[in-house]
Amino acid sequence: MASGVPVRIDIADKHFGATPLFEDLKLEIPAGEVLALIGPSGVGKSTLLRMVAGIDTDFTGTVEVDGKSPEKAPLPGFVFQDPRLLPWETATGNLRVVNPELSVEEAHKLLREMGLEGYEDALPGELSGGMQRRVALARSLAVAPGLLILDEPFVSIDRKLVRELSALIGEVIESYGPTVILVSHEPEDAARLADRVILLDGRPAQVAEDRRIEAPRGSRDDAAIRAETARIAGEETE
Ligand SMILES: Nc1ncnc2c1ncn2[C@@H]1O[C@H](COP(=O)(O)OP(=O)(O)OP(=O)(O)O)[C@@H](O)[C@H]1O
Repeated sequence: MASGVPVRIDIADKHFGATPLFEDLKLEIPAGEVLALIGPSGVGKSTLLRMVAGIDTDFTGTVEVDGKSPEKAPLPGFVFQDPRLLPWETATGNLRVVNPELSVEEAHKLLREMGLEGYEDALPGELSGGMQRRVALARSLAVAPGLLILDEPFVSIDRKLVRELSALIGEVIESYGPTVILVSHEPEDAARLADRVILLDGRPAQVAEDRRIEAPRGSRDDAAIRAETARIAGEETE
């Protein structure tokens, strides 16, 4: 697995029709940082993720992932709001679709790390919702990403499963060390996982807040997470 790569965002102009989404937006994300991107609905968080992933190239300015434009950089790992697995491929097959060079053994190892031993040959329809999300997480790691993009990976699942998946993502971050951009509407996710929180606000969107979370990622106790959750929730509603 590649270790984290730096990301540099310098967007001169991004708009949809007459709506200016970003003008002169600059962000630097150092290698290995876990950045939580927060902000009101519609501010442009998902659009920014798509621009960083090279899916949306319709803008002026530059985005660099490890010094290259996103289209030329190695594929990032991307976890979407829903698992988006191919229903006709097994769990193993879904991993190998995004990286055909991944061996069956390597795919099985990733699935095992996500707690899916024994389900390697299961089709998505035979797996629970939580298991499908774990396959999607394994799939994001199948490209050995230097950059992992998480776009509301915990949306519309119950809180217990959120805890479980969030802990799993925390372990993935610790053991693989990718640079991470996380978008989540749950302040607690950022409070648990992130090193830094950026609040986007306004139209065009500006960086309204940019700060580090003081307690180091690995050593936050429940009280620190609760305090940080409250702080982030306050920033989001200001
Ligand atoms: N393909 C598109 N064509 C036109 N407008 C779009 C397109 N994609 C997004 N938009 C608009 O751009 C704005 C930003 O959308 P985006 O999904 O990036 O916001 P967001 O911050 O991720 O919102 P949410 O938190 O609700 O997911 C919204 O007003 C949305 O309607």
